[in-house]
Amino acid sequence: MIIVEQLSKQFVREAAWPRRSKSVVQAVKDIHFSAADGVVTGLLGANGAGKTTTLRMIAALLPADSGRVLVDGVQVEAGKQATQARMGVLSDARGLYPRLSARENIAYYGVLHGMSRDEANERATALADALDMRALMERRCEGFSQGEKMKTALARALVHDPQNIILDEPTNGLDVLATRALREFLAWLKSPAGGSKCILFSTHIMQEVERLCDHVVIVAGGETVAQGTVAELLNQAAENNFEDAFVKLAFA
Ligand SMILES: Nc1ncnc2c1ncn2[C@@H]1O[C@H](COP(=O)(O)OP(=O)(O)OP(=O)(O)O)[C@@H](O)[C@H]1O
Repeated sequence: MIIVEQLSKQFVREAAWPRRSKSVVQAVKDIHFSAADGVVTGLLGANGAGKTTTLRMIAALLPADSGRVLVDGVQVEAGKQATQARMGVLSDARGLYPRLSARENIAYYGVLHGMSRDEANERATALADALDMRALMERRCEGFSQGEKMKTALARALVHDPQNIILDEPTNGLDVLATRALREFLAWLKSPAGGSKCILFSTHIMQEVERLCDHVVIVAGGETVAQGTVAELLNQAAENNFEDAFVKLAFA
């Protein structure tokens, strides 16, 4: 379970000209929500709303200016290992090693998480079956298609069987079939058979949210502006169409 309380983050850049001037971007102002186990929670927001910055703070990759994140009751501290074992993170930059095979990319992360080589290899094979990527496993990642990269990066994020799964725009660049397969896999992961995982993902695609999310957090201008099920948000906005509801709730 992930609990996010009043998160904020500002980026300050020194500009070269005019001298010593600073530009400040308040990327996140006040984000708050809970993402429960056995539930898919979606962070929905327009470009620049603060989704990636929020996910990076949750994943302990970036320090917050204020607020806090609890993962299974343990407070996240940027760069510290304590909560990382409990999280699997698929970032927007998939970040695979191009010269390593898919199997090596996946198993290497397992070893970094303290698994033995055999254990990590076995788990990589099991994930390859679940994600239908057996044929890719011994190929170098160099030249992989978007969908192949995503599957490999997802398997790598899940190698240590984390309870909490954080995905930044996971369907970016995927075709209809790959998106559907990912949706089915995430639905399995949140089910008791898949381990009742806590799944948190960011997106700006309405259909994805309607099809996949049990709980939706609408983010605009770095703030949580509304949250609930799709039905609750439609009700709140007094709209029948989710896109209209989103626009009303995010920009009214
Ligand atoms: N390292 C950084 N330095 C300066 N500004 C940043 C940095 N990272 C993010 N920002 C700014 O913070 C704001 C929020 O960015 P963020 O990437 O979190 O948005 P997002 O909701 O993920 O957007 P998108 O859907 O376009 O990926 C944007 O205005 C962005 O330009």
